[in-house]
Amino acid sequence: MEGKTTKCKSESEAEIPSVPVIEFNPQLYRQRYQFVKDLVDLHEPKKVADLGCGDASLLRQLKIYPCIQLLVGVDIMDEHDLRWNGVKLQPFLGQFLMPRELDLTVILYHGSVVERDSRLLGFDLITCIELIEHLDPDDLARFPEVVFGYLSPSMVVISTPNSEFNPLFEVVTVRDLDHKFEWSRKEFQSWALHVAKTYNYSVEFTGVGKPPAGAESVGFCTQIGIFRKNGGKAAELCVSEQRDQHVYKPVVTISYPSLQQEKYLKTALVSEVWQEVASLRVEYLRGLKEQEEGRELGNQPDACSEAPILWFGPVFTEAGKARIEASSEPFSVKDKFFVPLQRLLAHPRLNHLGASEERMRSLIADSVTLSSDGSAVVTDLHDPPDDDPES
Ligand SMILES: C[S@@+](CC[C@H](N)C(=O)[O-])C[C@H]1O[C@@H](n2cnc3c(N)ncnc32)[C@H](O)[C@@H]1O
Ligand SMILES: [Mg+2]
Repeated sequence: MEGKTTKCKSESEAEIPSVPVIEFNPQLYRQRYQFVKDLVDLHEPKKVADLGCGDASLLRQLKIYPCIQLLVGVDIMDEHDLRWNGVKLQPFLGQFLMPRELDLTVILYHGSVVERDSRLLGFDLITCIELIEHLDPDDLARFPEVVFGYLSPSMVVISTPNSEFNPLFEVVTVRDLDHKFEWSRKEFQSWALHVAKTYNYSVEFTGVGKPPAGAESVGFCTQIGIFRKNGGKAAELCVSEQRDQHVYKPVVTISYPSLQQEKYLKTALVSEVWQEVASLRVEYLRGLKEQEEGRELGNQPDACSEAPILWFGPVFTEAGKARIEASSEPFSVKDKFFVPLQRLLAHPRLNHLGASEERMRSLIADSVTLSSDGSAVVTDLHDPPDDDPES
């Protein structure tokens, strides 16, 4: 994490002395993103907005967090470029095959962070990474009232360059030509403390990009303020007119596949059911074979054995049938293999999908064969059907 001074090779090393450059490992922008990700890990926010989201790199890293259900980016850049950045936010193929547990909507808005838009009310976390130094004095003056006063999220993270670090860079006076200012720690902290006091937040200062050994007094290369709303909760929509203040233009809206959506839950359930039935069938046939071999050798199976093999075929009666159906272990009747839904639901991967027996039955009913009372999946004991992935 620490900045390192290294010698930069010049084109003709013999004539021009090499110059020291600061290198960060990981790179500074990665450290800033990591800082936000650590906060997300810790606080598990549901609604997160990144103001001045740029190329959406941070959003792309945040979209994998299971706790986040609404992820919003806002930027004033060229609208076409912003729309294009949305491509990086599309779900991967794997996210359709193994959907998230909770819904996630990702939205990119085109607009300025100093405009009020009610769709950003009630957020748990708002990040402003390397944004404020790009605001001109008028916009900087409006920014706290919009973000802290109006949007009033539970937490705000603001990062900005620490100008005290700049002398460690070769030639740098400002780090980016678009920067309207770069603040010392004292300047940032007095601005932040004033904002926090005005809007009833507390603020804690830290940073990323440690200075190299010997230069510790300049502080972090990127300074960061973490603002927490006193009283905790994000602003509720209490004034009805606030709801309709839609100023930003949505340019990208993506809904992620999740197990909260019936079609994905159904696909996941059916696929897990097929896999589990297939593996139980193999296990069952192996058990039968061992029992048969034991009989041939005159050995009876050990009554105390824990093997969950039920072999009711030859001794099948009505009472036996009732007992079998009450059992949660797989069983066979003639050449049919039955796996009770209860048994399937006991499997960790199916259990994890969180469906009740009733829901599972209705979701899988048109993809598998169920027993007449609907309590078990039925398949051929010896010859799985063609659409069985095992066949
Ligand atoms: C240095 S970039 C930071 C991008 C991103 N946060 C990151 O850390 O990678 C600053 C971004 O703020 C955006 N920006 C500047 N003024 C803005 C405003 N008034 N409203 C929204 N976005 C703004 C710029 O378009 C740019 O994408
Ligand atoms: Mg900047």
